Amino acid sequence: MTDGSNVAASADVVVVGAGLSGLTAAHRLARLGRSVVVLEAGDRVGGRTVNLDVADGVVTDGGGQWIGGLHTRVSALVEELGLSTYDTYTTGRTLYMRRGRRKAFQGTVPPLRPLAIADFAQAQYRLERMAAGVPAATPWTARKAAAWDGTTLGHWLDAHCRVRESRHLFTLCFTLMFCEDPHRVSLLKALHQIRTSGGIDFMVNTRKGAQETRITGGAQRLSTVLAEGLGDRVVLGSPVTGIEQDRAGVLVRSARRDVRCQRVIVAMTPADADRISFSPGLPTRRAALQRVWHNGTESKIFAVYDTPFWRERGLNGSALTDLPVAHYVVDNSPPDGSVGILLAFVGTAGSGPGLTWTDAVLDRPEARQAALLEDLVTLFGPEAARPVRVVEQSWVGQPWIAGCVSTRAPGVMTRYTDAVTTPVDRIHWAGTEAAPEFEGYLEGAVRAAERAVDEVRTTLSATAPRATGTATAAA
Ligand SMILES: Cc1cc2nc3c(=O)[nH]c(=O)nc-3n(C[C@H](O)[C@H](O)[C@H](O)COP(=O)(O)OP(=O)(O)OC[C@H]3O[C@@H](n4cnc5c(N)ncnc54)[C@H](O)[C@@H]3O)c2cc1C
Repeated sequence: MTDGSNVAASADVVVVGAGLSGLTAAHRLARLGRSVVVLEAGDRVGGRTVNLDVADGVVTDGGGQWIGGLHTRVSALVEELGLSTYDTYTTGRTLYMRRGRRKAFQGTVPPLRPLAIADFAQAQYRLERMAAGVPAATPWTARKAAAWDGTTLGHWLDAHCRVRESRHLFTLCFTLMFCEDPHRVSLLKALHQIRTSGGIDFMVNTRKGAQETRITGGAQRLSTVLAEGLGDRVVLGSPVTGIEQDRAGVLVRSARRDVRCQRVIVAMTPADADRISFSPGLPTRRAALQRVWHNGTESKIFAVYDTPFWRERGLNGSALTDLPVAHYVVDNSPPDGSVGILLAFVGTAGSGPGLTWTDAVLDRPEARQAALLEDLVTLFGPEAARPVRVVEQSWVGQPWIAGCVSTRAPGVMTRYTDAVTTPVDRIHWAGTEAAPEFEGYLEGAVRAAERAVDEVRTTLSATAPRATGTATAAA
């Protein structure tokens, strides 16, 4: 990786963004013999994956972390890069807490009242049935697309989950999936996500679900290993400010390097791409899409302990609750259990009945951390009050990343249709949001990269591969 001062260069393809998607695209292009330069705004690779050193070399995932059995492309990449996975810790019982009553249960079905279980199952059945009618590649053509895109998942749950407890649980599960209040997520988007991400059971479950395994050494390893392979073709600390197309090709302007190329892959959320100036300007549909794009607002907070003490009590560290801060908790300890780590998701998406946040909790780390520990004591006992450290990874207010995973407000899918993926002349779009399936997941980041590379390789196939070079007349 390089961080030299601004120079002019040339390559077949410039990839903008060194998250998992951009680096996978660059890796694949390099394997095809194409010259490639990756320009990254931040001072590290990995984007929405980040390894946090929480206890003297013990790493935990501050961003994306889980992969599941249907995530075949990212699993293939793990293998290709010589990395490995380990099972998410599930031995023991999960806690379920509602209205002050704490229960421990085994398996995947929380101990809801029978009426709530029936209500939950019926809502799940209806959602899955509706999702089956959403075309995976063109969701905006679904028979009821306009109606479904005119409302939100949250409002649908309010109207169709009759039992408050099942409504609460659904709202909680979907808040975690979209990292956003379901009342801000288009119903059409939710149905499309269900259709293209393996169904609700797969999406919410750990065993046989999307949360089954984690990457040894942390999910950011995928990106650091890819970047090591690419070497000085990855330029850090070099935000792309402009992409200028002319008849001969493209000039990508960035803080440290201006690069002339044949094709560009922009690998980030549309909201992030909106900071780049395009010449000629983007088609109206794409430009407007970037303007209205919204990423989820959840962040992560970790309580680190000397040991995973809850395991000795037959608990697996997971909890689903209506407590103020720790509404969803999981054991995020390293595979050897050398320290204990409890992870909770925090953010404004938590506001709503039973998930209320005060300004102090939102704005003051010490108040937030104290509130978290209070909840953890309620769940796991007095030992939870004595962490060796509390660590936070905020995804709100990052300089180059618009937030957690993406959602879609009502109206976006039907109005902007395929603008997320349609190339604009020599510009191709990657990033998990441009994935044909598993959007929002690590899997989606890899699939979107592979799709963009397929587009680029077809257009480049007529020209012979070039070596990356310093251009004499680049600008
Ligand atoms: C808290 C959290 C939990 C998650 N949990 C999971 C999970 O358990 N499982 C799962 O599968 N997925 C999960 N995800 C989602 C997963 O992390 C993402 O889908 C994936 O990392 C996205 O990768 P990407 O390359 O598409 O985008 P990003 O990682 O966002 O990469 C985009 C890159 O572009 C760079 N950039 C932005 N603007 C510019 C510019 N102007 N010039 C140059 N570079 C620029 C950014 O700095 C960034 O590095 C989670 C995400 C978060 C935040």
